[in-house]
Amino acid sequence: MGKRIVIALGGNALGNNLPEQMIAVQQTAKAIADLIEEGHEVIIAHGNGPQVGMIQTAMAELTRSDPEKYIPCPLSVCVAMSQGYIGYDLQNALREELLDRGIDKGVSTVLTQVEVDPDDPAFQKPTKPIGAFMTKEEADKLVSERGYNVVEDAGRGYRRVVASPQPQSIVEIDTIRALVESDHVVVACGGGGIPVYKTEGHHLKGAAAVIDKDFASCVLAQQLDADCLIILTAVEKVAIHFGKPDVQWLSSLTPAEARKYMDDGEFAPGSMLPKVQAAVRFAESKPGRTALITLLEKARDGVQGKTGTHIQA
Ligand SMILES: Nc1ncnc2c1ncn2[C@@H]1O[C@H](COP(=O)(O)OP(=O)(O)O)[C@@H](O)[C@H]1O
Ligand SMILES: NC(=O)OP(=O)(O)O
Repeated sequence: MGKRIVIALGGNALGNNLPEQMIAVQQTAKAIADLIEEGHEVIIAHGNGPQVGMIQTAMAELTRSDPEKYIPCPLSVCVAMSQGYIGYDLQNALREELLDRGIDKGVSTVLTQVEVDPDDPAFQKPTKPIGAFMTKEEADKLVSERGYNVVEDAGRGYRRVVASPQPQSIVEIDTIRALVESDHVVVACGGGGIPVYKTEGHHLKGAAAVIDKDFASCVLAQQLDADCLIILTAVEKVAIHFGKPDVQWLSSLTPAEARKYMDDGEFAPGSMLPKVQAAVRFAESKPGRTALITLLEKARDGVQGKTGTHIQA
């Protein structure tokens, strides 16, 4: 029977630049279309770390080139821009792939705002890596010249980090639900959603942050009462002793096991840790809900229980 599935797409689904993205989304569309073809309702969220960093750098350069002409672009607007151009490529690739398979469905992107708490302590402690990887020398230069925060990202190089508050609720959830219930395929909560918080009246103010897409996808899946949250990334399974000779790939995880491994530091912060945390959060939110972490190309096999790491309470 068809399930309602929220998919969180990782960096490998999108590539690192515009030409790479055009190619990557074609493979991504095939993986998603496989699930739609099997009768599942699919809602797609995606990351934006490299893309929002690139946009922010470009906008900052523009301002630096002529501060009187170009005013600084808030990070929330950079997130909105990233949702727009990633959604544009994703919805077109998926529309084309579905039509090639004889499936005529509406595919659209909803520019999605996600409410955060302006007092979230995450605003005081930037943790979310964005933009391209840098050498230590490049990172040190950014810290001294621009005052950016920079961290070493899971052994892969240095990256700028920004605040990443927890997502609370999705502003456009009724619109997304209406589209899903009319049998449309929706791309939503791109880049974790545009972070906003309520001020006076009905005004929503953009926050200088990038929400983690795995956490936002978890909220999206809960608010849509999805059966399954699938986090598609660059590994087929979650591992313990990752990167070590005694690596052990896990086919299933209970929330209790996941917590123990988290306490043991098995999952790298900023990469696998938020995925496991989001998966546990979703699996525990209602009986019967399951989460799956697997490779993009293995999405269908994963849903059929043939591979991936399945997280179930
Ligand atoms: N315990 C672990 N098990 C599996 N992968 C891990 C683990 N710890 C860190 N990783 C790394 O996390 C990566 C996924 O995180 P990341 O690349 O940030 O995700 P995204 O797909 O969302 O862009 C994997 O490709 C792998 O290199
Ligand atoms: N917003 C977000 O979580 O992006 P990445 O998945 O690219 O880190």
